[in-house]
Amino acid sequence: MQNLSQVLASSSVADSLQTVLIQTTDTCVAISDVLKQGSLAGILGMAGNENVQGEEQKKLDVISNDMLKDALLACPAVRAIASEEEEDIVPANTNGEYLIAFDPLDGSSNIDINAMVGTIFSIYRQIGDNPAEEKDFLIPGKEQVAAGYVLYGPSSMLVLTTGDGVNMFTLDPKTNTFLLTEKGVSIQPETQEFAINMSNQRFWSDSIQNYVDDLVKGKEGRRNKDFNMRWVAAMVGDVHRILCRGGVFLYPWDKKDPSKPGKLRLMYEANPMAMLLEQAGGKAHTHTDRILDIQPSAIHQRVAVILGAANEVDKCLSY
Ligand SMILES: O=P(O)(O)OC[C@H]1O[C@](O)(COP(=O)(O)O)[C@@H](O)[C@@H]1O
Ligand SMILES: [Mg+2]
Ligand SMILES: [Mg+2]
Repeated sequence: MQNLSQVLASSSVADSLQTVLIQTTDTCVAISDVLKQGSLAGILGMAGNENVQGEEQKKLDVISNDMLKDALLACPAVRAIASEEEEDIVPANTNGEYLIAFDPLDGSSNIDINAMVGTIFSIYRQIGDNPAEEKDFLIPGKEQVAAGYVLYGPSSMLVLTTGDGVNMFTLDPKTNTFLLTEKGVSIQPETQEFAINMSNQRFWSDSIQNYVDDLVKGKEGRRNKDFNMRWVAAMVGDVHRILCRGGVFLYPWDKKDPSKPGKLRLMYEANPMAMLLEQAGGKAHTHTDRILDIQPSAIHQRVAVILGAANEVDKCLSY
């Protein structure tokens, strides 16, 4: 079985991007080690601070952010980073070519129940001799040169695209290397499985209410087939399931806080997942736009997300 370095070395991925990918994923291996220790290392629970989005940080949000930040700032090919847990972008090396946006720990509410979490990353190429600024990151997702996530589950997995399909790697605990276990992942256009947080139902728009109503009615409604529902409460886990066996995932706009266009963040949740989904033959939209076409206006911008099996995303948008 080929490991990640061998797969990258035999691809057309630029050497400089390979070093960034290796640095990022090596750090994820270290994060997975920390996660494995759980309570034994005293790393569960709250950190006692809020992040820039006003969300309470868990200790592991802070630990994984610091690990990725330290590793990437030390990588000469990195120009700057942006993180869910950092208010502003953090410039690295003016000669670096890559901008990396990441969610260091996705699914924070799962940490203390020993359930699935992950790290999500999105990489852009940007050269110039000025110190990096926030506006450098405000590039539509279709310009990403690589995107992926590491899922920390019963086994740790890396799912990666460099714009030429999607590959899955499984972490070999004996050698601490990611081995290629699934090449050219593809998602079937039809599905009978959906993922949405049903507790928000009364806050959804009429169109999402009608769409989900029809899913729930199954064979007795106008869809003429039964649907199953799953909710991991970590986008990384829900997207992973869709890449493995299909499905559709929604975190739509809702009127709990109508000023927010959605819950999930464009730069380090929606964009990298949208690139993976499209590379696997699926679709990723807001209520109105293809996610990868959105011109970002801020690094912590939020968006509504409807992604997964192509025909099911189209069906949802038709409501
Ligand atoms: O609390 P809810 O509504 O189940 O939301 C779960 C969603 O929130 C998130 O956990 C947000 O990510 P963070 O944990 O990185 O803030 C998504 O991964 C997930 O899909
Ligand atoms: Mg997240
Ligand atoms: Mg997070």
